Amino acid sequence: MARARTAPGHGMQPLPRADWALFLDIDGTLIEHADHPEGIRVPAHLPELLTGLQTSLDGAVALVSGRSIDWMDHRLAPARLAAAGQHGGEIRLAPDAPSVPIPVPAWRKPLEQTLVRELALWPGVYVERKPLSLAVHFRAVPEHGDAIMARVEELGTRMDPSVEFLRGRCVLEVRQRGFNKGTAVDTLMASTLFSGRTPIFLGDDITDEDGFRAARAAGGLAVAVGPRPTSQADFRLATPEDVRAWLGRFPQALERMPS
Ligand SMILES: O=P(O)(O)OC[C@H]1O[C@H](O[C@H]2O[C@H](CO)[C@@H](O)[C@H](O)[C@H]2O)[C@H](O)[C@@H](O)[C@@H]1O
Repeated sequence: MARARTAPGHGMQPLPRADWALFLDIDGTLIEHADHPEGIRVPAHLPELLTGLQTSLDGAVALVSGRSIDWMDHRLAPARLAAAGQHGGEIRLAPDAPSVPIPVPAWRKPLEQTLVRELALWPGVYVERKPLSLAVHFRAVPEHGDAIMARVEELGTRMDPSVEFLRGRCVLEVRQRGFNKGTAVDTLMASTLFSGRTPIFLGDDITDEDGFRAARAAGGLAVAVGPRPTSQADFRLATPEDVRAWLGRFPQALERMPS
């Protein structure tokens, strides 16, 4: 089993296996955080690294992010992968398959308008508009985070009980209930490209816990990135740079494996 090959707490990294399926969070995992959602710097070699992983794992590599799939395709081009965007609200089962989104939630537009109006009272807060969800960022004013999140939760719940909130790092994700990174992993694992493989989920934030749970429930591993405490990590990598370095060794390591 994959779990027996790790040494939790000893900083040892498991040897990659040809039957792995990789599920990769983006912000804080593949790419370093920035002050603003559009301020991140995509490392020049990242698209090639992702494409190399796809080749080594027969395509079984998926991006699983709060970002939209459209965003991934633009910012990581020419890499194009299987993907789950907006916390499982949209899924693409294979690189050449269409993205399948949930219907746009009825609350999405009116809640955006309410939040933009309401949050004008808090300079430094940014409401990110995504096609199926919203994200309220307060990285510039973390001291007001609790008050901001409480107010957004109050307004959203009042508008529609199907709104779900997820408290991340300096962000409140506002999304449709019933979808998360765990449901995304389950859906991808049931598809042709991923089925029968061992899922390995890499993530840094609380929003990744559902993905960790789903990967481990399917006999796989949770790889925590950064310092955030979690009870689910099978092993830990300190930074996105360490993640890229580890993943970058996969193609050669897998080539050397006896088949
Ligand atoms: O699931 P992820 O790939 O980790 O995406 C989660 C959210 O990431 C982005 O926000 C976060 O990263 C920004 C850039 O580093 C940062 O400025 C912000 O404070 C973080 O919350 C993205 O903007 C969201 O849409 C994603 O849901």
